[in-house]
Amino acid sequence: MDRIQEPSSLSSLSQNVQKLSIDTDDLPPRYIVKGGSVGPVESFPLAQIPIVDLNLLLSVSLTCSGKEQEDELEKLKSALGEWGCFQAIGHGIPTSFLKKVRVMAKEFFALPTEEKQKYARDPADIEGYGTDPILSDEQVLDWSKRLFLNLLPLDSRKLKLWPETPEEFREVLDLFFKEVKSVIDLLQKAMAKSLDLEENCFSKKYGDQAFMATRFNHYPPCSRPDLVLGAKAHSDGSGITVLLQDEEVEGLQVLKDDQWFRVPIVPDAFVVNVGDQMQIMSNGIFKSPLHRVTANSQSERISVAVFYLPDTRTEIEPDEGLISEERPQMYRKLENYAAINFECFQSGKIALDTVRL
Ligand SMILES: O=C(O)CCC(=O)C(=O)O
Ligand SMILES: [Fe+2]
Repeated sequence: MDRIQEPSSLSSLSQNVQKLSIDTDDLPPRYIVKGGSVGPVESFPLAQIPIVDLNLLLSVSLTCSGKEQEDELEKLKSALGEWGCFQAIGHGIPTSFLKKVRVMAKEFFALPTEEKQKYARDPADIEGYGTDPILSDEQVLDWSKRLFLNLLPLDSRKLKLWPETPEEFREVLDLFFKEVKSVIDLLQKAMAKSLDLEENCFSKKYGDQAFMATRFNHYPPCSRPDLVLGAKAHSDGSGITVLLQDEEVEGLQVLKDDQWFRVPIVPDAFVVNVGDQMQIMSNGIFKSPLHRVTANSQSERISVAVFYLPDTRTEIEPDEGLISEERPQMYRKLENYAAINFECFQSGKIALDTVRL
């Protein structure tokens, strides 16, 4: 990912923030959300996000008829157009392995701070353990710590930031990466098929050096969950995001029709969401949803997000098969959306709006 130019005075601030205890009763003002209370978490309705069975998406077999496949592709298409996300089941990754990933993440975040600091994010970089980069004095901080690691291209991996404790971390992460990559490959094809496009039309747009990264999120309990957010409202700048939610503690919310909805926990499902770059490539048919994470007064929460992005040197644009008189081209051709997104974040603009025609 791109280097981040964090002003030097702010880099010391981010170091200080890493040292703050963020589970005390006196809430540091930097974490309090603007515009008042988030509201009681239970007051938000549950999202009826479609559950899509990946087994049914591509292969017609003895157990899956052509009609079932068509219906599942239609469900995928409408989920991505209406919600911008869905719950993916039937991915074939064993429950025991997903448990291992979650336990390993929990064990890492439970390590003493000095141990975790061995993998600390360099102030000028996004990778590593700590807070998100702090870019201005006005930035409201998220009630979370995260470990961000590059996965692809292979030579972008900084192994010195890959934890050595728990002992199996590196090996399990590498296996998890391979599993999630296969899920993403399948999803790219299914998304294209659901729009009557050639199966590889999206995957081709990612170029030879597609970028993949993971973000382990840890949200400690907070005594005032009504005043903070675990992750403030954002859309992902990725092409596609695959998220392994905590298996017990809810927190993710998604915005639809100006209303926040709680994303339910579906055992073993991945929450898959469209990122901004897929919204562009699909000419706005698939929506990159705004989402956020609320805090919890009782329990910590863990999630593991995997982001898949086009090569920064590859130009992306809406697929020509999705441009018509009724649906004119909505976004311009561009490259390195990550850089555009980052600049917009700094100046308070919405990146997708700046590339709209
Ligand atoms: O923790 C979650 O459920 C969502 C995390 C997220 O949105 C992200 O890492 O981009
Ligand atoms: Fe996100």
